Amino acid sequence: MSSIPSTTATSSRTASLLRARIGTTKVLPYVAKSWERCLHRYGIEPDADRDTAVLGAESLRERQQRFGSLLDVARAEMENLYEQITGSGYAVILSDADAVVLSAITDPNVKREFRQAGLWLGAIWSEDREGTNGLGTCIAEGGPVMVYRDEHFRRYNATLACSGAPIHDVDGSVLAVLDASSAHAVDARPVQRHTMALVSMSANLIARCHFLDSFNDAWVLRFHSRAEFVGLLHEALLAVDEEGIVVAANESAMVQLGISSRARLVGQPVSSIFPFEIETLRQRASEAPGTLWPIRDIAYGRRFFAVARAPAGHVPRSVAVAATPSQPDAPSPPPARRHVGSDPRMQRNLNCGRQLFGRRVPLLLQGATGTGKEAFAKALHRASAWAERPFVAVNCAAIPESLIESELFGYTRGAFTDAAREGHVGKIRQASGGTLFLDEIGDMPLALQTRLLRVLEEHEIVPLGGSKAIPVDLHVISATYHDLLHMVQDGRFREDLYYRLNGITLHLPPLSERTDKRELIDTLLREECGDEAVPDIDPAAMDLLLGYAWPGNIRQLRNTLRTAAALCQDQTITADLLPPEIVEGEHAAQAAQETATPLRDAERDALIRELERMHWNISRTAETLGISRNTLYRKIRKHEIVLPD
Ligand SMILES: Nc1ncnc2c1ncn2[C@@H]1O[C@H](COP(=O)(O)OP(=O)(O)OP(=O)(O)O)[C@@H](O)[C@H]1O
Repeated sequence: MSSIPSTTATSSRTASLLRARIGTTKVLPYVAKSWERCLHRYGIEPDADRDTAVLGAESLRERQQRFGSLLDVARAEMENLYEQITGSGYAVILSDADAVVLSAITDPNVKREFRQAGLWLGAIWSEDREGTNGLGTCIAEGGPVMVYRDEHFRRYNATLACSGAPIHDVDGSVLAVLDASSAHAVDARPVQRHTMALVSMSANLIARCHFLDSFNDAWVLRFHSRAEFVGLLHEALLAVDEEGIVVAANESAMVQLGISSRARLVGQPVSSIFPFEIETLRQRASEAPGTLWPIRDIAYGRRFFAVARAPAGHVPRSVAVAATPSQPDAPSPPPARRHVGSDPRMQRNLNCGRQLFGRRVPLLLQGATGTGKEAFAKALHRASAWAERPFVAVNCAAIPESLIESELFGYTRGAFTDAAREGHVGKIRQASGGTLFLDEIGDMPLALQTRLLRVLEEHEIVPLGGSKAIPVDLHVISATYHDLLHMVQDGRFREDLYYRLNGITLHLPPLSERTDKRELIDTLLREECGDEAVPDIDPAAMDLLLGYAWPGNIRQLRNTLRTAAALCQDQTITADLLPPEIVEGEHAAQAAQETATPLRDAERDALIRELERMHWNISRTAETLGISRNTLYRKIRKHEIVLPD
């Protein structure tokens, strides 16, 4: 990258002012240090005009390629971060260790401002060129930095507010920087601090994925002093080779063990840190890969909880015993990609979800009704190493509160008066070894949240009426349309359970924002027609389908295509076979807004009428209305309709 000029001093008036401010209590120490570097080491001029250097397309591509699949992981996490700070005029930026911008997501409303501020793919934001800034100074300091407005050395950057956090490589060096910047900073510092915390968390998550991926072929000990943190963001990681020597340690491992130098861990036998040999690690990874194991370090005897991960390709003994023998002629499972569509956001979700879920990180899927949360969870299950084991879905909104406990946890013979004679295993035990999909987790009653948390922490379950704990091995995906964090803040959802379930949140886009609508229409129509001939869709009808807002998302699209295919006579779906709200489009939606109250009443009446007609059977009513059971339950709650006992 650029060589640092050996100039010593800059002489402008602004430079003198900055010099005078260095050392005053108003300037943060890392900002002062950076100004010193700018003034004395790089000799750059604060008042100079912008002259941002930008790499050519070929050099940029080379740098992006060096990141390989890590760029996909980072991109998915950037989307996630962007969702959390969206609406505040931010850009989320990823640079490499030379401060070259490799990837960026920018608020479309302020794209122009960011371009004027020099945010281009390939732009070089190193400190020796651009002065104090979120990317370059983060690299120079090797730690997170917040650079707010006139803390930027160059005057032309003084409208920016940047929060940059390093993504550490496996040897502790800075591999990349993740940054959230606002072009015209109006947010006060405390808001910036919140943004900084989010950026640091995301950077940590990317580094953790990178570590686990880099040591795919090693034994990995994952531990933390708090059992609930194992498998999550701040867990400590030690990669150990076949001889039992530690080959890498992440930042958290050093923090947890209270060691400031990596050299005291890397190259040492694991038996000098914990009182066991590599053979124990092998045994734990083979026989109980998901079970937490209490360990103590040799130096101070502090207690930690650990799980061991075997190298890729190693078949855990428990799975080897349980798996059904493979059938030589069985077709290989279809790639997960086909089940989620080709929309780039969904593909990024899939890449990130597969990597993390494959490493037992619990996932939280956030998306509106019908966006395909369950379908996506199934695709991840199919792509996992435990695809042969059960996928068990539990809809927390659809089961009456009084039944959730027994449905989930099961019960023993005679646990209560009308308990089935042979008892009931419960969904959690059914899912053991496979995937447990907790749909509408936000609707789980608080008391049961506590029980669920205990199961997830202790990896065992006591059925209703039972006294013996039964071990379970769970991989959990939860889904919600609620803002769970908001529910945590309101005290309606347990914070510890939220963090337990949310190794990472993946946002499923609404159908209207997906770029693969045509492909989805084609897939759904084929699925709906089964063995029968698939009709064509005429151009006018296709335009309507592509242009409609789809509030019920993919489920509504499926229902629409099913009806149209059933009605069509001459193998062509035409506009007159589509429902009026799709044909009338915007006008209908507008009219709906204007008559919100009468419409709401009409919806309530129609719901009650349909429920009565179906004798209050929720599944059948949902089916005739063409909506999911969840949506029906939500509507019932919205309209305060009381269900008969
Ligand atoms: N990629 C896809 N290709 C084809 N069909 C899909 C795809 N994703 C979802 N679907 C279909 O869309 C419908 C709704 O999907 P799903 O039940 O997974 O949504 P959801 O978000 O879990 O809904 P809810 O929140 O209401 O439970 C289903 O019929 C499913 O088969």
